[in-house]
Amino acid sequence: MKELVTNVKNLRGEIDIPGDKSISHRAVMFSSIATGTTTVENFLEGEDCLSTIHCFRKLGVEIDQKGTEVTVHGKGLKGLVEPTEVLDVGNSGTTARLMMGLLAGQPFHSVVVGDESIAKRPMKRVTDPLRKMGANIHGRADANYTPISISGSDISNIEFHSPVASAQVKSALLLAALQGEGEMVIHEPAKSRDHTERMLQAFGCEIEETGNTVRLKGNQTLTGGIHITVPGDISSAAFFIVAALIVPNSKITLKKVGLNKTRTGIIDVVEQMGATVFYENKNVEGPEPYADLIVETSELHGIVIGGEIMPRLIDEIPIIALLATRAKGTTVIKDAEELKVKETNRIRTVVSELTKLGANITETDDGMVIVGNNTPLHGAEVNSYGDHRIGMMLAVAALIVEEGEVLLQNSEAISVSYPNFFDHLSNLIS
Ligand SMILES: O=C(O)C1=C[C@@H](OP(=O)(O)O)[C@@H](O)[C@H](O)C1
Ligand SMILES: C=C(OP(=O)(O)O)C(=O)O
Repeated sequence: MKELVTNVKNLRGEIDIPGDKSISHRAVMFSSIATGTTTVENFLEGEDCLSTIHCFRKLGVEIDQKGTEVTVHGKGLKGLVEPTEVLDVGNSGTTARLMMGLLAGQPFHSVVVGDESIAKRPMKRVTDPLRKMGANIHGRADANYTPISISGSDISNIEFHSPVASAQVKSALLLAALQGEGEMVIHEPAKSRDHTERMLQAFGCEIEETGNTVRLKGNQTLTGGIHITVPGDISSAAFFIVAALIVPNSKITLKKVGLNKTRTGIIDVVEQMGATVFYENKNVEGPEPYADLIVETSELHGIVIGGEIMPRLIDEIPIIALLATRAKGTTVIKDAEELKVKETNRIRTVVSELTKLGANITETDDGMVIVGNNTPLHGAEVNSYGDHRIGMMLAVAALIVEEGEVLLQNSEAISVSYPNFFDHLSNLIS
C-alpha cells in the first residue's frame, strides 16, 4: 500500500518523458527480424517492453540493453529459432498480439503465455484473421485466451475488414503478411496508431496508407543497420498534462513528446475543453515527430468525446475522466467499449475508484458520464487493480485531494509503462 501525495499547491519544472511504449516494442521486434545491427535510443525500460526483449532473446536474437540504449543484432525474418521455453509476454497485450502475427509464419512451434490479466484479454481478434491467412493456432476458448500455441505455416495474404480500430490487430496481421504470398489489405473502421507502418518504411519496406486502409505486399525483407530514436510517450505525458491543468498555479514543460497525429487526441480534447498547449523545439525530421510541450493551469468546460477520435486517445481515457471532474458542466465519454478489454475493464475501474474519492461519475454501456463543477475530492483507499494507467490516474487525482489521505493498493503496476513516474512527480512538487 502506498500513501500518495495530496493537497499540492503547485507543479513547476520540466520532465524528460520516457520513450514511447508502442514504438519501443516495435523497435525491438522489427530490428530483430531485420538484417544487420540496429541501435535504439530512448527505449522505454518499462516491464512491457522488457518482456518483448525477453521473448526475442528466446527466439535466438542477441540484444544488448543498457538502460535506454539497446543494440539488436538482427537475424532477418528467416533467422529466428524455435524457442525451447514458453514466450512470456507478462502484462503486455501489444507483445502478445504482435508476436502471434509474427510467429504464425515462422517454421516452428511456439507458445505465448502472460500474466493473469493477459489470460483474460481477447486474442480471437487476431486468431480469426490469422487463421483465414492459413495460420495454425490453438488455445483456450478456441484460441481466444492464452496460453496460445502456434505451429508456423504458409501464409496467404487476404483483404480484411477489421471490426475494431486496433493497431495491435493491424500490426499482427502486417507481421504475418510480411511472410505471406500476395497482397495484404486491411481496412479499419477508424484509423489506429500507425507506428508499424512508419517503422516498416524506415526498414525499407513498401507499405501504402490511404485513409483507414493499409496495403502491404508479401515476401518483403527488412533492411536494418539503422538508428532509431524513440520519442517521449504522449500516453505517459498525458498524466502530467492533466496534473498541470488541474493543480492550481502550475506551469510545466514536458520534453520531447511524440506528436504522431494518430496519438494526439488528448491534446485535441484539452483544447476543446478550453486549455492551450504550447509547443517548443518542434522536430519533424524523423518518421515520428516530437516537441516540448508547455502546459499551465486552465479553466475547463465539459465536452462530448466519441467517434473517430477514440483510437487517438484510447489509453488516455482514465486521465481524461479525472480531468472532466474539474471541468464546468458535464462530460460524456462514448464509443469507448474497447476500454473493457484493457489491463482491467477501465470503464468500471475508473468509475469505481473515482467514486471512492468523491467524484460524480456514472458508468454507461459504452463509456461514462462525469459531472464536473470542481466536485471536491476527498481521501480514500483506492486500488489500481494491477492496471498501470489506473494507478497513475489515481496518483494525479490525489494531488488535488484537500482532506484526508489517499492510499493506493497495487501501485507497483505503474512500472509496466512508467518506472520512474513517482520520481518525476516529486520533481515537480516544490
Ligand atoms: O499497438 C499498440 O502499441 C497499442 C495499441 C492500443 O491497443 P489496441 O490495438 O488494442 O487498440 C493501445 O491501447 C495499446 O496500449 C498499445
Ligand atoms: C492497453 C495497454 O497496453 P497493452 O495492450 O500493450 O497491454 C496500455 O498500455 O494502456
